[in-house]
Amino acid sequence: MGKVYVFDHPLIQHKLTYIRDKHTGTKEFRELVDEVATLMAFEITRDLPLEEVEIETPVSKAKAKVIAGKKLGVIPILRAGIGMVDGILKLIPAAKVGHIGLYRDPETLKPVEYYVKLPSDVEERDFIIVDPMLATGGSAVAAIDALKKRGAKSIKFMCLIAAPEGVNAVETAHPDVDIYIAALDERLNDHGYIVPGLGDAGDRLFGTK
Ligand SMILES: O=P(O)(O)OC[C@H]1O[C@H](OP(=O)(O)OP(=O)(O)O)[C@H](O)[C@@H]1O
Ligand SMILES: O=c1cc[nH]c(=O)[nH]1
Ligand SMILES: [Mg+2]
Repeated sequence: MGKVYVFDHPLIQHKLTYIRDKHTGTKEFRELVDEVATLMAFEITRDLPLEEVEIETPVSKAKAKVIAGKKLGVIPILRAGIGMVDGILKLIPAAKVGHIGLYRDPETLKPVEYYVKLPSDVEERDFIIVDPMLATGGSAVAAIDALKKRGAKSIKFMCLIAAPEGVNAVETAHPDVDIYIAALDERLNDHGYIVPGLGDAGDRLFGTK
């Protein structure tokens, strides 16, 4: 079974409160999502392997650590996942970015795939799929399916807010995928929205309705 990590760092929780607040406008919402994505990227990269190199400081020679050329890929689920990409790339600028386009049918709540573009060396990369919301889990499961179908072997899923239903769906369908969450909320409402959640992440990021 995959592990579930809830990042309860005070800075993440503080910023998430303003992300949730319906009075927060598009500009601030986008900035806060970007900042939280950076903070989460800091935590999620904790297990990156290091290697030793020799450098010279102004004082002496020294052995020091650098990240050992791990190939990373960040995959936003369109649209709302786009809001988390730049915040992650601030810390890992060498990561390649792939895109998976999915929208959730408002009637059936099932994901509909409309776009997939991935880095060419899928088998060799460690992927982080990002989306602010894990609600029923349909979109996350479909995105992981799409990545695996094209050869991906190592996948993490990172979101801001998850419902228990979504976590269960990913755990059941993809027990090899660890899940990283800023907050685990109570439940879904009758329209499949997370309660209390933040509303529609794509609409709030891009100012649509
Ligand atoms: O867990 P699920 O029940 O599948 O719901 C979560 C999905 O819903 C939202 O996307 P949406 O379909 O609104 O598309 P958008 O990003 O284009 O607005 C959200 O960004 C997730 O991708
Ligand atoms: O609460 C939710 C559920 C799905 N998609 C969203 O953007 N918000
Ligand atoms: Mg949406």
